[in-house]
Amino acid sequence: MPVPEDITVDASVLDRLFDVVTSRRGTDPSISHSARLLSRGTGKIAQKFGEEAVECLIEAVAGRQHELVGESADVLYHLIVLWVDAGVTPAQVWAELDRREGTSGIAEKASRPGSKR
Ligand SMILES: N=c1c2ncn([C@@H]3O[C@H](COP(=O)(O)OP(=O)(O)OP(=O)(O)O)[C@@H](O)[C@H]3O)c2ncn1[C@@H]1O[C@H](COP(=O)(O)O)[C@@H](O)[C@H]1O
Repeated sequence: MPVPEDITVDASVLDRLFDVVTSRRGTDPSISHSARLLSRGTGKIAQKFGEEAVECLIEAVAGRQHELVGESADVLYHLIVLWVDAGVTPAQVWAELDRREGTSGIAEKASRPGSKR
């Protein structure tokens, strides 16, 4: 499912989503899904994230690209709820990705103590 050419979107939507979910903390669970999920605790939030991740990989394995896009959005939303619950900010994750940028996963694994390469 290609992004329509007249729509400009980028990953800043994740920062905005994080702010919205953070603002939902402690609000009325009957009008906010995020508030409802956050009120149910870490175990339920983690379970929902796991379920969404499984649904995502099912679509990937089945080769259903359109459904994979939707499930990927679900995974990212539920990951953000997980971060809000855990007190992790997107900036921390972006910084970790930035730190890793340019380091091959193969080279990083080989550099671990005890690696047999
Ligand atoms: N991106 C999402 C998003 N993705 C998925 N969902 C909701 O996640 C829910 C998943 O449904 P499920 O039946 O799997 O889960 P469940 O209702 O917890 O059911 P159980 O597993 O507990 O039985 C649905 O209600 C979806 O609408 C989302 N809800 C909200 N957002 C974003 O979060 C913002 C704030 O939403 P509220 O907190 O609801 O105001 C919204 O403006 C959106 O930008």
